[in-house]
Amino acid sequence: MNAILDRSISAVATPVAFGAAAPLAADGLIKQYDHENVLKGVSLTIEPGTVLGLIGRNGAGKSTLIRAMLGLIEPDAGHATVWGVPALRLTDAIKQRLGYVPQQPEAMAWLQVGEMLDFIGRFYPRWDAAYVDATLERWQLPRNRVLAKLSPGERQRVAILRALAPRPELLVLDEPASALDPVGRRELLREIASRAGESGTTVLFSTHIMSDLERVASHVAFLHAGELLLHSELDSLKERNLRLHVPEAVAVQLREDVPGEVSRRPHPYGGLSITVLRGEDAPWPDLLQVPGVRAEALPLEDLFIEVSA
Ligand SMILES: Nc1ncnc2c1ncn2[C@@H]1O[C@H](COP(=O)(O)OP(=O)(O)OP(=O)(O)O)[C@@H](O)[C@H]1O
Repeated sequence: MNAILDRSISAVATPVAFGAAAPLAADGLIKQYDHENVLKGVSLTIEPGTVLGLIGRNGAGKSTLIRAMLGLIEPDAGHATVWGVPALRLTDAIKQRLGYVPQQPEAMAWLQVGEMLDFIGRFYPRWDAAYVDATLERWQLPRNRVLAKLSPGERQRVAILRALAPRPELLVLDEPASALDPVGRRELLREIASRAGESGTTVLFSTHIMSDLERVASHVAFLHAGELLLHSELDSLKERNLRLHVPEAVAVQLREDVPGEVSRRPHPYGGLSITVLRGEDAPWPDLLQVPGVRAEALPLEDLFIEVSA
């Protein structure tokens, strides 16, 4: 849990029923910095029990979106809710069920690891002290080490532990693996998958690493220059896209867009390659049946490049 969220928790939790409201939802979020729209009207709903991987290039607006969805910054327009409650007015009961790992672990760097965790733990009735002890030992993080003296990867591990220890029902991680070594990354992904699988934790995590996303995400959202270009179940997205290689003789007759066409590029030796993303229940375009047209599955990374072209 992030210090900004921790600090404002004042009471011991009272169990509340959150009803059917989505754990996280954004509606038409716009955020400007220096007169530039960093978020251009983003709407996104994260259903309970899903693991959503938020992907996008540097500067796409991922951190801004996450922070706006958690009420850590105020949008210029639109609004965000956490279990139906306006993100800018979260109650203690909601904060206690929410774990957040910021991109830059911050605050309380003068404290020792153990001091900080014990302090934070007091705000969370479901704080799992045994899990904290076991994880610190497994990660060989001494309790008496001052946070400021940890390596970036070690600080990221402590931030992750701090977010996981309250056994949150909603876990939001902003590029949690950026400073972790491959072993640490794998361990984190396993932990995310097991939290989602065993406890039904809803997870939102941003990443640049496609293989991480494919390993644990049930859903994917692709943010590009402040716009949400795709939001889909991961398996469905993989099954719904194709790259069609169209020979020149066929290409010259193609005057209109193919249904679901995302991009069209000329082949260096004539003909076209057309990327198609069909709708959830839509059939493949007839073009697929035309003799000479060849189809290949597209790695997701390539699909994102085509969608943002
Ligand atoms: N507090 C701020 N003041 C001014 N500009 C900001 C601020 N926060 C973010 N920005 C700008 O908004 C844009 C989006 O930043 P953001 O950190 O949300 O992107 P990101 O997708 O998380 O990037 P990365 O993958 O590099 O972490 C960037 O151009 C950034 O410079």
